[in-house]
Amino acid sequence: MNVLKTLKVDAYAKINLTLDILSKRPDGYHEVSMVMQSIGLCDRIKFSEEPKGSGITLVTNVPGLPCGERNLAYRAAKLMMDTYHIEQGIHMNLTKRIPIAAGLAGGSSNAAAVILAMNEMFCLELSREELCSVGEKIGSDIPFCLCGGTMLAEGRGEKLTRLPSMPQCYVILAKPPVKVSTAWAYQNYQKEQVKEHPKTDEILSCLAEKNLVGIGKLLCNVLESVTINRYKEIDMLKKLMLKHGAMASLMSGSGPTVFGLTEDAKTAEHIAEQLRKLTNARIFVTKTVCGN
Ligand SMILES: C[C@@](CO)(OP(=O)(O)O)[C@H](O)COP(=O)(O)OP(=O)(O)OC[C@H]1O[C@@H](n2ccc(N)nc2=O)[C@H](O)[C@@H]1O
Ligand SMILES: Nc1ncnc2c1ncn2[C@@H]1O[C@H](COP(=O)(O)OP(=O)(O)O)[C@@H](O)[C@H]1O
Repeated sequence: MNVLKTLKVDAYAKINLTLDILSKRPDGYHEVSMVMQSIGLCDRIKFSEEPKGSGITLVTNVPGLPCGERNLAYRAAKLMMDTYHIEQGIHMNLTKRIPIAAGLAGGSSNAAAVILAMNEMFCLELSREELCSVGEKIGSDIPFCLCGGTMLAEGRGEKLTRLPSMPQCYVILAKPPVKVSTAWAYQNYQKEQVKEHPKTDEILSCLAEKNLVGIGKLLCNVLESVTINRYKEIDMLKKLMLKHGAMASLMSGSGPTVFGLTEDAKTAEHIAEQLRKLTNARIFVTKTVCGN
């Protein structure tokens, strides 16, 4: 008798320590150079194998989040099934905690978790490169989410170089009540509006030296020039993070989430408490995590 398998996977969010845009590509994407870092805030997906021919089903705890082809987790499952001729069905129960359209790669991390889980569940034994080549067909951030940890991401985000792990620290997240579309942020990017570009070589040296203070000083994201211009509360959140004790603060990805870094739990909790009192942003306290 064949026993149908079940599996539980955590899908981690990311922050961008740096984000630089180098040029616009002929395919419409932008050539980027970003230092990315996984954090402990995660969604959870429970998978159950279903009998042959029963297809894909997905339920989530978020009313209004699409559960069909428009969901990145569903799309990843479909692409895995089609590419590797999987006949069994799969049911996914997605519990979201990562805020949506927040610059934290929540959807991408869900898709990556599905790809990894299906590789294991259906004993596909695919290499990391094969998994990444499936992932990058769905989204530029998915290869990073498949690996996690501290990475330099280039190309449109899919070309990865593993970096020395960032020294573990606390990460306070503040997500104001607005949603930002990644496509909108890239479309509205104008290089003339950028005051400062990341010093990527310098942050790589600080990572090698495990110099957290140095890393903090070099946080830089050119998409702030687009998103902060539209949502002024992002700048206010950055200032509040610093005022209440963060060693550094930045907007993650296309935003609107702002993160702050601290070395100790007490300061992180103090900042979170102040931000909950003073703003209407959703606040989380988490830590940096290593990759697979
Ligand atoms: C900005 C970043 C930074 O980590 O993250 P988020 O803010 O989305 O979390 C990423 O570059 C987002 O990656 P991802 O969310 O996977 O983007 P995709 O689905 O591939 O692309 C969404 C849209 O963004 C634009 N895009 C994306 C990546 C890129 N290098 N250049 C682009 O111009 C394209 O218009 C594309 O249609
Ligand atoms: N599993 C998923 N989780 C979150 N968002 C998803 C998912 N599937 C599709 N989406 C859609 O993807 C878009 C981007 O969401 P998300 O990945 O959370 O943000 P970001 O690209 O800013 O990191 C949203 O419009 C959302 O509706």
